[in-house]
Amino acid sequence: MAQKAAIIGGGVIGGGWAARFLLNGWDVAVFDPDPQAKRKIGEVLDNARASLPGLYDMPMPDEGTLSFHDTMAGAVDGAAWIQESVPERLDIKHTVYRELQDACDADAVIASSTSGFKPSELQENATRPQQIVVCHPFNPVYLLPLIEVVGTDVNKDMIGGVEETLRGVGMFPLMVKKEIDAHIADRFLEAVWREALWLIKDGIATTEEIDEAIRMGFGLRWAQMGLFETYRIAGGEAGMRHFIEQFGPCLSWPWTKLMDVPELTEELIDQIADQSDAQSGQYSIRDLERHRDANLVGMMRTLKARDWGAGAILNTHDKTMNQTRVVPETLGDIVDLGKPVKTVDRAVPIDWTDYNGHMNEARYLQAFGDATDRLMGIIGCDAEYIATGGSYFTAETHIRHLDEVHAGARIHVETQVILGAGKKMHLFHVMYEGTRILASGEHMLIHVDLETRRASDPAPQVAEKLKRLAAAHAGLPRPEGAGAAVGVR
Ligand SMILES: NC(=O)C1=CN([C@@H]2O[C@H](COP(=O)(O)OP(=O)(O)OC[C@H]3O[C@@H](n4cnc5c(N)ncnc54)[C@H](O)[C@@H]3O)[C@@H](O)[C@H]2O)C=CC1
Ligand SMILES: C[N+](C)(C)CC(=O)CC(=O)[O-]
Repeated sequence: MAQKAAIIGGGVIGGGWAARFLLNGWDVAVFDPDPQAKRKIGEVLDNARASLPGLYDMPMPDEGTLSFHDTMAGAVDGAAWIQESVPERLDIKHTVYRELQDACDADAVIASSTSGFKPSELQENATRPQQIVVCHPFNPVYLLPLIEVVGTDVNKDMIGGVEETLRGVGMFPLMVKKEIDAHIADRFLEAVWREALWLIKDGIATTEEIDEAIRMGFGLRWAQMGLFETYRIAGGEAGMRHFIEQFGPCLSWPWTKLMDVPELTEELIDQIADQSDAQSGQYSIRDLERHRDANLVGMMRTLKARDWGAGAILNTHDKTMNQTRVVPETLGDIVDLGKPVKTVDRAVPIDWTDYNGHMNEARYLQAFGDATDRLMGIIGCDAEYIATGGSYFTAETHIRHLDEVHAGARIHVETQVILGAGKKMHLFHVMYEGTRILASGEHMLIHVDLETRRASDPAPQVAEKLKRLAAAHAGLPRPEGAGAAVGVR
């Protein structure tokens, strides 16, 4: 049975949490007095469904059930995890904890999204302070893995379980050892924010110029190496020590405003809001969210391919989503050899879509290429075999694009072996969304000797498996479209 998360406060952050849990297979129950909450969460979910599943190369679990409740008690009933994301005011949070602790399971985790309050402040006067822990996320919660976890002495025992749950929904829990106002990341962001406000107030830069300064340069560096690894490189061969010796002294020069806080006068607020409207007013917030999500998915998938930073977290989460559940790894995993083999089961990543708003033609080949790789693995032509000097090369491909498919959709490929004898392997892939046929891919592959780069017979153990599969598929009807060529009907 799916686990249940209660979302108390379904605004910007609560909506993101709802999507994170729901798309990772949890049932989600929302309580928010805002009459618009259902619509707003629905829109966040649409964005999440189009972006999150495509971060992974495995299908995500089936979505849990989403429900909305008129009372907090209704939402927290049976919930193992309660995520509080109400406005950043201590009095509101205390009132909410009192009400929900009267109704919730005494073992449930009450996690607060607070950006700034310390857990000891949240726990003051609580019925069971040990239930309350800070789990500070980053927007968009459904895509960004970072989550700052801060507890106190009274709930040391529960922290391990909190970490495990968060990893289970694909997050990267940063376990903050000492409670401080605004935890780690927001301390840092506040410093950057303060400097930006000064640059605007002093008429040095506009909101747009500040954003360009970040996104054309150091923002790109930060996304993949952070601050210290980046500056270690900037120290040259002498590394961090040299970097500090060279640039440390400038901290006491007038390069920063340090702790001075600009007064947030009406004039400054107007200036910032007007500049921001001039910079980005042509987009709605939902448009901006979609651009942000597509950019993040693209960047994170690049990091994933390099198993680096946030990408490594995605790879770890991929491994926990059991691929053998849906796609066989060996011939022995196939239940019925006489049927086409499922060789791909995944979601369409948002960066696989194009200006026509659907999956780009090149990605059909990518998915069919993945299907061929899987079939090669099934017949024993895996990394270990390839390292011994044999492999298959694709000699000819014919793809038919039969229907369109969109970001986030779950697709699968079924593969029929039309011929598997000697040096030749003739495959016919069909791509589906559910039962809807999207495309077919027909491929002729030749076994090669990787040293001579010439056609060669496969090793007996590969030849034998391929022959078995081909014989089992010989009883299947010839697939519709097999042997077709591009032509005028
Ligand atoms: N917006 C951001 O960038 C981030 C915010 N946070 C934290 O998340 C929390 C929520 O912030 P946002 O989502 O930005 O605020 P928001 O204003 O978008 O959402 C707050 C939601 O709480 C609801 N609410 C108000 N009183 C409530 C109550 N008594 N019970 C249930 N729901 C109630 C409101 O109707 C609203 O939908 C804050 O603690 C904030 O510090 C954390 C990370 C990032
Ligand atoms: C502005 N903020 C302090 C609420 C931001 C955060 O807490 C985290 C984020 O998403 O940047």
